[in-house]
Amino acid sequence: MSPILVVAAAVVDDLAAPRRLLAARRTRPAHVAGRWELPGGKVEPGETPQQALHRELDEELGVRVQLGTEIAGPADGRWPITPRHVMRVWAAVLTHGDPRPLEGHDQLRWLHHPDWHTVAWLDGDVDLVRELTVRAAEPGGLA
Ligand SMILES: Nc1nc2c([nH]c(=O)n2[C@H]2C[C@H](O)[C@@H](COP(=O)(O)OP(=O)(O)OP(=O)(O)O)O2)c(=O)[nH]1
Repeated sequence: MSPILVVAAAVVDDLAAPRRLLAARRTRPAHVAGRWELPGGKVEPGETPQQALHRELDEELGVRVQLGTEIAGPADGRWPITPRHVMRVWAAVLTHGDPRPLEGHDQLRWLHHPDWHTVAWLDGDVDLVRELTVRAAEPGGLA
């Protein structure tokens, strides 16, 4: 069976010189409640991954964003996050709205670079957050 595609955003304060990263704490299902993730979700039939990401950020946080670079993962550009899901990730900055935990999350937190690992990320996000932290410090950041 082919893996389910999930999309997520590394929302930062500034694509070219990121200092803050937005983390969201999940409320469900029970085995991952309380763990932190990048906001996003599954791509629905008929959507492009980018359309799905804009929809999820609107539903979950009530915001609109501009997408920056894709953070390519080790498996054909994707991040294997669970045995059943792979994830594509884009950097993003807010263009409209203040993020609020409207759906699926009970808390949001801005993490300060380089301490982006200081919350209990989902297991599948640990390598990704390490990569984001390194990339954010390079010239050009996540633009
Ligand atoms: N959004 C998101 N999901 C992640 C991350 N890391 C990670 O392992 N996952 C997993 C958790 C879930 O098993 C799956 C995404 O499912 P989801 O429940 O967020 O998707 P959705 O919003 O479309 O949910 P639903 O409507 O089907 O309930 O990917 C991450 O950083 N962000």
